[in-house]
Amino acid sequence: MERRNVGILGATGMVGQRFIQLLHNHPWFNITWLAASDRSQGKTYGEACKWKLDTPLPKHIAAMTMQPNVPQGATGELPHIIFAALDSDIAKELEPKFAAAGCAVISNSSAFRMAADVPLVVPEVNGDHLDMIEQQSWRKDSGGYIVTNPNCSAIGLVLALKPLETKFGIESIFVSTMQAVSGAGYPGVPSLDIMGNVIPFIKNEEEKLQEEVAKLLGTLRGDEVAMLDAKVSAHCNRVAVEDGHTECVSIKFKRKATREEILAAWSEFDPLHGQHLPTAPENPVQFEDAPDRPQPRLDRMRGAGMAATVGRLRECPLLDWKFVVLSHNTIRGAAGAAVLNAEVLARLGKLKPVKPAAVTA
Ligand SMILES: NC(=O)C1=CN([C@@H]2O[C@H](COP(=O)(O)OP(=O)(O)OC[C@H]3O[C@@H](n4cnc5c(N)ncnc54)[C@H](OP(=O)(O)O)[C@@H]3O)[C@@H](O)[C@H]2O)C=CC1
Ligand SMILES: N[C@@H](CC(=O)OP(=O)(O)O)C(=O)O
Repeated sequence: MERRNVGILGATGMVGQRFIQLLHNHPWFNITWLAASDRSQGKTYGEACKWKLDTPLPKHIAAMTMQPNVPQGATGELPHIIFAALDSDIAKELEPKFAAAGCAVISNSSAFRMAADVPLVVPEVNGDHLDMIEQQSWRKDSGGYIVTNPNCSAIGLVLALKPLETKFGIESIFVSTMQAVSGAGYPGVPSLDIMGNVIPFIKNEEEKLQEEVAKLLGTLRGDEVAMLDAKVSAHCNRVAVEDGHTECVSIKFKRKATREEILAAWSEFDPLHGQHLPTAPENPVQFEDAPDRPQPRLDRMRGAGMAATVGRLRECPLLDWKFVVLSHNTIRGAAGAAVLNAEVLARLGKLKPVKPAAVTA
């Protein structure tokens, strides 16, 4: 695969840092452009960012100069591919400017997830929805477009649900989340609010989880996504965990399912097999049989942080079956999800490679 230059918008935040961690040694992508707020512009990345990850900040990245957060005025050439990790209000303003300038904007933000012509994609679940970029006016005018990945809790949930929806059909879903503090960005939730505590409210989270699941498990018919016709009810809670969102799920199927059939549906689920995408995990849904798993500390790094772990499958006296799913919120739930979307777009020929002369080793 030819290499491609990429930029990161919102590079200093929790998700931006994960982008750097996942991309700096990526076999297909070179980081050539970084931007965040006006406060960061002109500083080196090392000065602008409070690096919070447990791998060292790469030296050549620390030395890069933070660019203006607009497509014009950059000191180097603006890359064609922009990974965006901005708050939704800011994304609403900035992402269209980059798409209009001809960039492929691979976004984490909720700003455009539910827009009728914007794909909301988890490649293992609904990669075919990427075709929707062809409807976007930016694509027609400049070649640019916006592709989004879902909310971090929605991603783990739909990975577990997709093989079950395919085999048994889903009638209703009840989900209660326990979401890590890194999900609130940095500095995020004050320590005195969260230490030894549970906060049973995350603004707009339940609404996002409910509507995004319906779009992700929906069917692309012509230009439109027909939403999944199932009832979804979500409770979202913030807990004192650093990374990894845990979700307790109860589910009612349209057709009867046995425990063995559910386990087989999860273990056989590997829709990206054979595509050789660097960030795709070998088994995106991994069942853990121990009665007290999955747990964030023990299971969030499965598949290099890209696999969802399911466990505690048992019959539900209210609906049909219940289980627990866990996924890494800033890797599978954010930066890793976006990188995987970009890898699929590269395979589809929807990302421009750099000219050979511009390739750096
Ligand atoms: N954390 C998570 O688990 C997940 C987060 N997301 C989404 O990803 C996005 C980023 O989240 P997260 O990294 O946690 O947030 P952070 O608060 O940690 O980071 C925000 C980033 O946005 C930049 N920024 C702030 N204001 C502006 C501005 N006016 N113009 C340009 N850049 C600006 C900040 O730069 P500066 O340092 O200069 O202030 C920083 O780089 C959000 O939409 C979030 O909902 C999605 C999935 C999971
Ligand atoms: N709100 C999530 C983070 C997230 O993914 O949000 P959004 O849907 O805005 O990307 C959390 O706090 O854990």
